[in-house]
Amino acid sequence: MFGRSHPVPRLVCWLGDTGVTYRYSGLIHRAGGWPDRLTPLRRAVTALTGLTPNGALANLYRDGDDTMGWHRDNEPELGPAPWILSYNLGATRDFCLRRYGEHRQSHRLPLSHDSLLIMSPQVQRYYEHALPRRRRVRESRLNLTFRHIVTAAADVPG
Ligand SMILES: O=C(O)CCC(=O)C(=O)O
Ligand SMILES: [Fe+2]
Repeated sequence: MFGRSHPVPRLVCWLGDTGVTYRYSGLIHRAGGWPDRLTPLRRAVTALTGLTPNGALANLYRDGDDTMGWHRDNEPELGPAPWILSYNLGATRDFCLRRYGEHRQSHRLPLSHDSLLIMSPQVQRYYEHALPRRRRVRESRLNLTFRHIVTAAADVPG
């Protein structure tokens, strides 16, 4: 699938400083500036973490049937040691982790409304994460994963 676009089982939008690009699902997305209404949240995230991400992937899970599969956030654009700051609104959903290379899930974190999950670079290095289907969940959930893009998309091979 690499290099081709394919649908994802949720709604996705890339936000960030104007011109910051990010590749996901085989397409390059270019941010057009942050929405003003995110300013208080971005300030709070920076105050809490000392980090100033230049982009965020917004994932809307319309209900428990919307999911994200096992992956690591370790694209070259994120640099060798990415911090990922994951903010949650709406329905509580289970965020699952497993050691990279293993099948057995090792951790399950129910991420609730107005929570922030801070993932250190070691999380991407040693673990995969996923958001599995939860048929009983009827409400939607919005997740914003703030990231820092360190390279231009044009520099990224593939
Ligand atoms: O929705 C979540 O909590 C996970 C999002 C995620 O893993 C990502 O955007 O890379
Ligand atoms: Fe992720």
